[in-house]
Amino acid sequence: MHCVQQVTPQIVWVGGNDRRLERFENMFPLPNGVVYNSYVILDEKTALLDTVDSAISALYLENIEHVLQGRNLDYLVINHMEPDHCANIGELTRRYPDVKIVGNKKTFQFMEQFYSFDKRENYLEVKEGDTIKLGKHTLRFIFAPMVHWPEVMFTYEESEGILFSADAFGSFGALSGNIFSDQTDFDSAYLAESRRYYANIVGKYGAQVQAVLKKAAALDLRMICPLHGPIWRKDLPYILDKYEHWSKYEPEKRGVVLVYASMYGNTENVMNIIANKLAQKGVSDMRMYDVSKTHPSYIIADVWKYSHLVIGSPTYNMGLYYVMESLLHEMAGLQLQNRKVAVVSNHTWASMAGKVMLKIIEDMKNVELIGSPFEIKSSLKESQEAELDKLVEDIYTSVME
Ligand SMILES: Cc1cc2nc3c(=O)[nH]c(=O)nc-3n(C[C@H](O)[C@H](O)[C@H](O)COP(=O)(O)O)c2cc1C
Repeated sequence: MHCVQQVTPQIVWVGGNDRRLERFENMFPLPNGVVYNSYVILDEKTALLDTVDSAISALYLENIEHVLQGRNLDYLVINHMEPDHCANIGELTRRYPDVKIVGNKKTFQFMEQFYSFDKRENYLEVKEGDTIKLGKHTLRFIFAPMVHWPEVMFTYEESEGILFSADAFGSFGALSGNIFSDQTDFDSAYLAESRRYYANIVGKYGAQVQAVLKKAAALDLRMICPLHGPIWRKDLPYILDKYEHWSKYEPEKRGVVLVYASMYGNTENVMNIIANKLAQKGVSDMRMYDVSKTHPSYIIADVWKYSHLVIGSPTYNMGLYYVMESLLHEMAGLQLQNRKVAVVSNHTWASMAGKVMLKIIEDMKNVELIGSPFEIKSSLKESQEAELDKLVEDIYTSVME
């Protein structure tokens, strides 16, 4: 049976949850599932904003049929051509053969690359700022290239001030009936997953997010309807402020994330001692991760949140321990910036880990090394405590600045 909710008197949420999917993009764990949002506008004309993943097609098509109550579908707006939002375009064009598919030049290029249905006569190509009047509601198209993919656009509904924001303002995590963020305890239920989603999925495109945030600032914005996660109809400045920080690579909080690789526990021991010494000095809310244990997306989310990072790793096959190397390359690939980093390394016969870590962070924009890199040979000795204390003092001073 259908499962829908009213967003406003003439707009209905027709999306659905997937709690079975293990990993988003087959990469990022989904302990709480994911939601695919889609919205129907019922006016003199009807419009559907985006579709959903094939995993929930059956329910989705039932939802649309129920909401339209026998009416025709006039417009299908494609804000984002990623398959988790596009699996039903072909079926919808079969059910509503006259539907106008609204997209930009790239949307249609990608549509033809991904799918083989040929519906060119249904295309309605829009340009930045174009509008479509549905009756009381008017859709305006705002291009948001590379706010995930190059064809991405936002649709702004003028009469109710609603921004349909594609993957921006999205979150991992299914919805538990409460489709609005103000109906949830957002900070405990979704904030961490929103940050993890942002940092890992959109993180690389901070400049592009900044550009579209500037366009959004000129709008009378009363609601944000993303393709994943809860809808924002209250406290918009709260999530806009988070996006401001995340997209400028500005930490939300002064604090320390400690990340280590360790096979026999000796590098881990140094990291624990550093954390203990920092705690004794008064540094609170530290986070520590073993790269081999925690999925990188969680570590990256916390690195996005906090200002300081301590990385520690042994040398491995005349290079950096592979899992640490992969994590650091991922951070660099996501364009992490504006952080302070301390480096701890370990080797038994020929040192390389420290050099590789330094090289990777040296290439990151505005990432500053704290103190001197600290190196142990196999295990930490009492004779190195003064040197370690100096590094701890440097980290502490930097955090407290
Ligand atoms: C497969 C393998 C390759 C290693 N390669 C190197 C190396 O190239 N150079 C080196 O000095 N130590 C190398 N080591 C040794 C570790 O870096 C060293 O023992 C380190 O102290 C381990 O730190 P941990 O106690 O935190 O695991 C290697 C160890 C393993 C298991």
